[in-house]
Amino acid sequence: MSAVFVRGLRRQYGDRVVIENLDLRIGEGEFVALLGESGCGKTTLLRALAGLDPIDGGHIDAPGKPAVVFQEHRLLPWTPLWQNVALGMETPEGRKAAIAALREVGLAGREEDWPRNLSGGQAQRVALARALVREPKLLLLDEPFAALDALTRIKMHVLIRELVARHRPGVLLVTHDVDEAVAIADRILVMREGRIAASYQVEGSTGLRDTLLQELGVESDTRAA
Ligand SMILES: Nc1ncnc2c1ncn2[C@@H]1O[C@H](COP(=O)(O)OP(=O)(O)OP(=O)(O)O)[C@@H](O)[C@H]1O
Repeated sequence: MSAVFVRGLRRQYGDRVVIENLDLRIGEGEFVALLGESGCGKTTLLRALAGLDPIDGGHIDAPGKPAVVFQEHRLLPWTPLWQNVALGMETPEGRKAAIAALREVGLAGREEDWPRNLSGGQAQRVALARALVREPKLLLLDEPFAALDALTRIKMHVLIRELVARHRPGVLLVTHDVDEAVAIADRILVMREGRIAASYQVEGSTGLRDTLLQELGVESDTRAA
């Protein structure tokens, strides 16, 4: 079954066409990363898939309501952690599910704590718990780790892989980080001029990092060692 199936998607701002005739399918439990130069339409695509913006043509079939995690955690500061996670389902069952989700992201026993007491990485863990507690079929991640330090980012990569393996949503991760994409995705898409220009399976690919950097217009001498 598909977590999302997109056909002929079109999205424009006024006269400016940002996405045109875009096709995309993400399978259940499949982790897909989306790379592309700044301004190519990645966030526009993610917002359309999330149902946050209208579309101007084509079809998006996604079972259930997608969950989104953004670069900023977007937690409510005046609300304890469990309520941030359970938002909109603040019943005894909702509280139980929120506490279990907080445990899953490594924040057991912190349910009554406040967002202000969290590090950036912990706040993103809560944002992940809030997304997953709804058991979405499609999880949309808009650079959720970009503002974290390198070590925390690696820990979050391990965590998100575990969570996706357990809950099996289809995932679309928008990122600028080629190494992040190679480290955590099953498949990497490159977006250009409003379409998916290339698709690479990560497993078994050699030299993929170089290929992707080339796709993104980065000369090889700017590569990190
Ligand atoms: N609300 C808007 N109104 C008009 N134009 C917009 C709007 N949002 C985005 N755009 C334009 O659409 C294009 C795609 O923007 P988008 O944010 O999707 O790119 P992106 O690939 O996510 O970029 P980045 O990697 O820098 O975040 C850009 O040229 C941008 O200026």
